[in-house]
Amino acid sequence: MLDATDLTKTYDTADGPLTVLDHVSLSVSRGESVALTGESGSGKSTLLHCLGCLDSPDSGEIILDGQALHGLGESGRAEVRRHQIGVVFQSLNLIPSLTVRQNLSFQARLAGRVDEDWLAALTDRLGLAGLEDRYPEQLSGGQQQRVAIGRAVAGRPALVLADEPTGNLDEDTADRVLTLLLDLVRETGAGFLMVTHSPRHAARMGRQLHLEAGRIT
Ligand SMILES: Nc1ncnc2c1ncn2[C@@H]1O[C@H](COP(=O)(O)OP(=O)(O)OP(=O)(O)O)[C@@H](O)[C@H]1O
Repeated sequence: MLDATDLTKTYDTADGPLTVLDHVSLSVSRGESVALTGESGSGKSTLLHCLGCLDSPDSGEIILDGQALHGLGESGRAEVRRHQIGVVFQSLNLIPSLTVRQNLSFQARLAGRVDEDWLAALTDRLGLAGLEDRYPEQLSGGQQQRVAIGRAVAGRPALVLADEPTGNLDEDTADRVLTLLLDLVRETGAGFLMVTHSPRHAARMGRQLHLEAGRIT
């Protein structure tokens, strides 16, 4: 479903060029959960951003559900992000002027897949029933995290990308949130790639990839 081949990415820095991705290849199937680990600065976020159409690799191919993403311009990438990809990042990027209900339905509308039953079930499963009309600033960090997860799967995307989605939570809450996230992506049949620093969380995924010196090991 997601096939990335030979991705390279080099940043220009004050100390000269820094190669962060050095011919990285990986695949994620529908319904599969994959952990991406690696030391701080090893390029995990860069890779996730390239796969999520938030950035472009310098070279290499990315095919998502048969569509080539690597040659797309900004508007083509935005289109793929809206319809095909759900993201949960540590900075949750909830829309502050929209309520919980509106944050979820907005994403489903963007994806062109509004399913009121699914959104209601999602709200319930996320433990957000009763909080639908609150704004993000009126929620706890854990509640906001669950809204962000709901938003990532609200439009039933083909691919869900998460960058340390439980990084800000205490261990018990993080475990519960990860269980929820794994259940929801499994139910939607999305492929799931998650950056994590936690070996325990990585072990709960179907497969683990490790990024080191710009390469997958
Ligand atoms: N826009 C940029 N310009 C220059 N260098 C960058 C840029 N973005 C990232 N880098 C550098 O590229 C390397 C990889 O960064 P990246 O954020 O992908 O790592 P990471 O594995 O996600 O790290 P962490 O676990 O700390 O979040 C780092 O050395 C970082 O400083």
